Amino acid sequence: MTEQLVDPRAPRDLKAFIAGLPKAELHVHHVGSASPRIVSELAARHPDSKVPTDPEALVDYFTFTDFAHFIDVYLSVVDLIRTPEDVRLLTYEVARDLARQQVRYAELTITPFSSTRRGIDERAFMDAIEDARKAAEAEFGTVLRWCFDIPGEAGLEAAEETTRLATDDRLRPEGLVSFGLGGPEVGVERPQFKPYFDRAIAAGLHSVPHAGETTGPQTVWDALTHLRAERIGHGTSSAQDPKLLAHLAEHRIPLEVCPTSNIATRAVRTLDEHPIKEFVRAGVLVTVNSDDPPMFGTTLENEYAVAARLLDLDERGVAELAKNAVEASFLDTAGRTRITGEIDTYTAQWLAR
Ligand SMILES: Nc1ncnc2c1ncn2[C@@H]1O[C@H](CCC(=O)c2cccc(C(=O)O)c2)[C@@H](O)[C@H]1O
Ligand SMILES: [Zn+2]
Repeated sequence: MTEQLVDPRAPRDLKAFIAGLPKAELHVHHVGSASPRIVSELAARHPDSKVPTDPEALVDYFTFTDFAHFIDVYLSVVDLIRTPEDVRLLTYEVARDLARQQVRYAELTITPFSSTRRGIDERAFMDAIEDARKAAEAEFGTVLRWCFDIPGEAGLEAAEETTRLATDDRLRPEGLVSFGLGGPEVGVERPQFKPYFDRAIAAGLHSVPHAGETTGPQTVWDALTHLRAERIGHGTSSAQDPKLLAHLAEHRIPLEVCPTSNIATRAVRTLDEHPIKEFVRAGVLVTVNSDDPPMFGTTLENEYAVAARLLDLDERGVAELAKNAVEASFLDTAGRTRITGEIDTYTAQWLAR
């Protein structure tokens, strides 16, 4: 007996279809996903912080003049995460928000260096995220995996520390699947991180650096050739280099596209100018993601609606985007088959209404 996945009361519009669609998210940041309620609760615990305690004031606080301003605000929220309990609460609540959007699987990018350097014990940090991951899977049915990323602007000290935390068998968490590189790209050349990515890949982790978000296509080429990237975070500037687009398409290297993020950080001027259409036209495997949803005033559901508008998709087209994310994920074959099957069943039931 096939389970009824579609809410018969749901209106017959694309927004309702997206709301109920089983999804996977591959590019979403741990601290960047802290909801206004969580951020204001943490800010209230730390009165010395410049982060507003009022969720309303937070909306203005999360309005950025440029990428550097975004990073400053991001780090002010990182400063609120001071105890293992803060880490556990944040992680569990992020999982709850994902589950509410029918996210069955998410690869959450965590920057452990930023927390351990602020005094959180590394063992306690790992226990906190693993506790939350197991609780989320048991209570929400949402499977979480971790990406540990290097905050590139913090340099090779951060690279060494992140690699140690990701590869030391006494520390690396069971849920860790990938290794990334985040933060500003300008002046943070990708090739210098090759030795660290080599160690992470040798330890069985998948390489997923940000690239081409605020710099040109060469950063994406560098991520592919020096860091052996299996997916690219954003890759927005790839649209400027037809050879790069052809390479990404030919080798089926997915892009983790985050449309609203690119507007909020001023990496792209307007949504109508976003290169997602060029990516699809070139045959690139496009996945849709929210990056830092509360900071960008968006949700994963909204990112699917934005992509559907820009790509002129119907339900079947949106379902394909969801299946792209499952295909591009590092979830095991059984898990990928399960979620893809759910997407197909849900879509068939929806269209049969
Ligand atoms: N769209 C994004 N594009 C890029 N990154 C993004 C995006 N969203 C979120 N991030 C995260 O922002 C952090 C940036 C942290 C950073 O730059 C930094 C610099 C100097 C010192 C320290 C420190 O901790 O001491 C940190 C990264 O951890 C990254 O995961
Ligand atoms: Zn990101």
